[in-house]
Amino acid sequence: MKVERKPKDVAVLGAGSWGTALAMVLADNGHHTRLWGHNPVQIEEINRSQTNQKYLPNISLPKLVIGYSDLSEAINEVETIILAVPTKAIREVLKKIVQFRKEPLTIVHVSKGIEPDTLLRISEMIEEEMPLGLLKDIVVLSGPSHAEEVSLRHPTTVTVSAKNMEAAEQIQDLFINQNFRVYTNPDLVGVEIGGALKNIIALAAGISDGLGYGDNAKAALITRGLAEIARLGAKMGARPLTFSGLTGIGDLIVTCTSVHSRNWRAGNMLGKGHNLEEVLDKMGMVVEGVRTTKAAYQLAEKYDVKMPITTALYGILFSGIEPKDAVDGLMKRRKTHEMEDLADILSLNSAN
Ligand SMILES: NC(=O)C1=CN([C@@H]2O[C@H](COP(=O)(O)OP(=O)(O)OC[C@H]3O[C@@H](n4cnc5c(N)ncnc54)[C@H](OP(=O)(O)O)[C@@H]3O)[C@@H](O)[C@H]2O)C=CC1
Ligand SMILES: O=C(CO)COP(=O)(O)O
Repeated sequence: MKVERKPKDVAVLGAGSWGTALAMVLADNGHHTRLWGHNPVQIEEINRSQTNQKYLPNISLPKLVIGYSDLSEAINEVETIILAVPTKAIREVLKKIVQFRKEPLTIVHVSKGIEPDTLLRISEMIEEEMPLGLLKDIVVLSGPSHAEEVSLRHPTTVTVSAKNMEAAEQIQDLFINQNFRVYTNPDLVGVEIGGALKNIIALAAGISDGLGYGDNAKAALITRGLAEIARLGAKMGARPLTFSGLTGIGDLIVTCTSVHSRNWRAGNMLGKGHNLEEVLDKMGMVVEGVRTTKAAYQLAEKYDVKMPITTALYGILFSGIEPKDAVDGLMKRRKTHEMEDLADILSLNSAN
C-alpha cells in the first residue's frame, strides 16, 4: 500500500480496547501517537511496560505510542483527535477539550452509540458541545473491527464518513495500511446508525445463543435485525444501500458471531439467566447496546417505525420480561410479508 504520509502528532482519547488498538494502527503508520486515559495508574503502566494489560493483555504497543494522563498536554498542537470513549463519556471529554483547546481541530469519533432522551447521533453531540471556532471537521470511523484482532494486525476493513468528504479522505490516509483497509462513504447518518444499532441485535443474538437456540435463530435475528435498522435509518435520512455495507451487515455479522463482542457476551449471560446488573458488573467493559436499546426504542416511537426485536430486547432489559417469553412473543407476531417495508425503504431515500 503506497500512501504518501508525513508523520504527525495525533491524540487518541480513551485508553480502552479500541483507543489502544487504533493508537497501534496510527503508530504503525509512523505517527507520534498520544494515548490519553483518565486513570494515571493505567497510563503509568502503559509507559512503563509498553502494554495495556487491562484492555489488550500481552500485546506490545509500538514505541510511537506514548501514554498521557494530562488531557491539555495530550491535545496540545495536534490537528486531529480520535475520540474513543464510550458514548456516555463523550460530553464530559468534549467539555474538557473546550476548556483546554484554543485552535480548531478535526475530531474523529469511533464510538458506537446514540444518546438516550436527546436521541442524538455522536456527530450531533459533538456539534452541540464544540464552539464553531474550535471545530474543523467531524469524521466517523466505523465497521467490523474488534480491537483484539486489530491489535494482532489481522486484516480488517472499516469505513470513514463526514459531511466534508475531503476530511474523510484525510482520515482514510491517516489510518489505511496493509492490515487496516479504510473505505469512504458520504452517508454520515447511515454509517453512524448502522454502527450504533448493530449492538442491539448482537445483544439479542447473544441471548438467543444463551437460551440454546441455534444458527437458524441467529440468522433470523441478523437479517430481520438489519431490516428494522434499515427501516429506522431510512426514516432518519440514511441511504438504504449503506446498510448492505461494512457499517451495516458487516458489523452485524462480526458482532453477532464473534466471541470478542462484549454485546454478544452480555446477551449470552442474560440468556443463561443472569440479571442485567450482574452481567454489566462481570463485563467490566462498555456494553453500548444497553443504552442504545433505550435510545432506539424512543426513536422507533418518534419516527413511528416497527422495531420488534428492539422492542423485545427493551422488554428484557428494562421491564423484566423473561428472554424465552420475549422470543415466543416475536415468533407469534401477526403473519406478514418479508419485504412489506422494502418499497418504503427504497423510495424514501433514493433521492439522497
Ligand atoms: N472494542 C472494540 O473492539 C470496539 C469498540 N468500539 C467502540 O469504541 C467505544 C469505546 O469502546 P472500548 O474502547 O471498546 O471500551 P472499553 O470498555 O474497552 O474502554 C473504555 C475506555 O474509556 C474510558 N472511560 C470511561 N469513561 C471515561 C470518562 N468519563 N473519561 C475518560 N475516559 C473514560 C475507560 O476508562 P476506565 O478503564 O477507567 O474505565 C476505558 O479506558 C465504544 O463506543 C465501542 O462501541 C468500536 C469498534 C470496536
Ligand atoms: O463494534 C465492535 C466491532 O465492530 C465491537 O463490538 P462490541 O462492543 O460488542 O465488542
